[in-house]
Amino acid sequence: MIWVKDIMTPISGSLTETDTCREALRRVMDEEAAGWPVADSAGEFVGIATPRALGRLLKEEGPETSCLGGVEFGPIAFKATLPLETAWSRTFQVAAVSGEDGQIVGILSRSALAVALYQRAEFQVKELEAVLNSAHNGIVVINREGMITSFNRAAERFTHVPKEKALGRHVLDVLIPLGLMETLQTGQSEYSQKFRVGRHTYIMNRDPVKQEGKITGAVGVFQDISEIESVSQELASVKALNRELDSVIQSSSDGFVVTDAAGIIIRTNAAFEKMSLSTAQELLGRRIQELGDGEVYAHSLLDVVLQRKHPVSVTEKKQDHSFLVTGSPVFDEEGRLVRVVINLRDMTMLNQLRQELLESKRLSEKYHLELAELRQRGDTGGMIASSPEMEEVLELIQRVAKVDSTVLLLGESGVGKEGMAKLLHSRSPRAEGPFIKVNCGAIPEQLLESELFGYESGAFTGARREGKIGMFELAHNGTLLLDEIGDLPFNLQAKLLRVLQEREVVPVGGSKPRRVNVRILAATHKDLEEMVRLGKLREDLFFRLNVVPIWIPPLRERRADIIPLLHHFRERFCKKYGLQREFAPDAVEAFYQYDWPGNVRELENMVERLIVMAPGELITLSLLPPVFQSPPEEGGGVSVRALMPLKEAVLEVERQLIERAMAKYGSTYKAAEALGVNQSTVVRRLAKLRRKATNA
Ligand SMILES: Nc1ncnc2c1ncn2[C@@H]1O[C@H](COP(=O)(O)OP(=O)(O)OP(=O)(O)O)[C@@H](O)[C@H]1O
Repeated sequence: MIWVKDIMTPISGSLTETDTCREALRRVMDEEAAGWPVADSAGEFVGIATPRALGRLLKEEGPETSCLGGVEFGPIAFKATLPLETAWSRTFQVAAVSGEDGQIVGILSRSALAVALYQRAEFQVKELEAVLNSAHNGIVVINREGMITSFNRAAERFTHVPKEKALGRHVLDVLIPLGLMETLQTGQSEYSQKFRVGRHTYIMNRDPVKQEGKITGAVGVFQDISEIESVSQELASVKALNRELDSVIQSSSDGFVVTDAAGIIIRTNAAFEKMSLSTAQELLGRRIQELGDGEVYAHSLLDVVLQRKHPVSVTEKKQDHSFLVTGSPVFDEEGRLVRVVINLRDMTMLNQLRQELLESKRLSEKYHLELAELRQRGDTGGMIASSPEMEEVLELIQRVAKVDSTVLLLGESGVGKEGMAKLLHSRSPRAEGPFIKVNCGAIPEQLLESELFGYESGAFTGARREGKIGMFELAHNGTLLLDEIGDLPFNLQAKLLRVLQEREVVPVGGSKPRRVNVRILAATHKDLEEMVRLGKLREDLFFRLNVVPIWIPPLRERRADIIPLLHHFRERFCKKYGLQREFAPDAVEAFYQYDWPGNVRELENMVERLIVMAPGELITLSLLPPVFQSPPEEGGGVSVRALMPLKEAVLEVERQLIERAMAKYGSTYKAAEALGVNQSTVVRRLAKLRRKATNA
């Protein structure tokens, strides 16, 4: 703050009426004062002798006249501690200044006050400018008309517009709209407004400038936050990366521990916590070397890593688990070791799998040889028959193949009826002739008649002009398989019977019978006798078809075929897809246990699916559908479904057990171990079973 006393001209002693005009002028001139105080005889201040009035007195009255004639009476007297602004608000040209005791101590002219005020304002402007320029934020001030009145250095830097080009110009001509004109209109302050210019992001505060309640301008303060934005984006992506890394570490089945250079645990994962039987809270912050034996693996590994400064692996056994433990050092940019990452892999499972794979390969090899032998034993046309039941069926097929009688193949869907029909044809004297199959259930009734018997030209609308040969004629000198014969419509049954009896067909729309030399095979999964009883199948047709019935048992009743079929399909699909796959013993066992409602077709499809979908070489039980994984029923899985002589039942159970053990282990030693008998017993019983099967 500047006071009047700081800019007044100090005065020592007042003039009195005895002082001459000359004396008064000398004092004024000497002190370069704007006047001199004059006191009366009692010493009271009465006025100021000014140079102008003294000059006039000198000219008119001469130098020796009393100075009283050059005095302006009753002037203002300011206190020495009066602020300049207050003094300026009073009307005066020259004023006296009084000290604390009321004595006149100085003279102040209005012009000296003006100069002092101007200098101070100039100083304040400079000070303000310095402040504005030292700010990191860009500051733009506009007046009521929108002309820029202030533009600091940061504003120059952000906008690339020099101050000289900005000042005095309209804000809209200099800057992209920053909303300052709106602030002028609304008079509202707005804070933290974000806006983008090119690749930069700015944040801005806007305030109106008000004087006596009126908006006289607006000020905008803005800052380039692009760097902060990109840093915060980087921070967000680092956070996301950290989360990702954490979930990778946490979801790993390998154990992970990270320590600092002193061995203090700073990170673990769930797998490690499980292995060390400790929680994260118990582990974090502890020195790994101090953990007890039961808690952690390979404490000593850390010292070796710290010493050698390169990755080290050791294997360690803990109870019945074996671990591969690897410690890897992590260095900072200066090459200082800052972390040690320890990875623990439980090798127990891996070793077990490796063992299983070797075992599976051995079994596969064995089955491969057995299959080759089976195939060599007499060409079965790719039909696997390892069980005594199927060997019996095969033998029957081979026998009836030689004669021309009608054969009725019976059995559930997917047991291999069509396969056996083809085999029968290929073993028959008609092998060179055609093998034709008609699915009586799949063709609509209206079409079936013409499909079977053909039609003459113009037999019905839509018929081909030249007519059509039926399946019977197509199969001439060969074999015709009537599949799903139980689905043959009733009104076609008489016509079929006629063909079977007369060996002649009469095409639809024709009248002349044509002779055909065809061997008829029929197949069905239905109970034809029941159909006859219900009147759905002609009895005479049934007898015609049922000359040689061959029953193919469902797979669950001839389990000895399951494993050879499994390997047969495994070989076929591995070859087809160019893959190397083995079934683990537990998967083979599950195949054996399963009841196969869909029979061989279901098994074939299952093997194909597993071969194609298995991620590795070994197909383990876990890859099989859940229904295969249910544990065997209580009571060892032996169940009785019908009454039979006890001796026979015991022999049957013995046969099944030996077959199952052999299928699973492939060696009489292991089978004997599993069954709790001597190996020689298994060999003896097996030989007996095989003898029985060949004699049957
Ligand atoms: N003993 C077997 N050896 C090898 N493959 C077989 C055997 N039995 C059946 N298959 C195969 O199983 C699948 C089903 O067999 P097939 O079509 O002969 O059964 P199906 O009894 O005629 O069935 P559907 O009654 O549904 O017509 C075929 O791919 C067949 O090759």
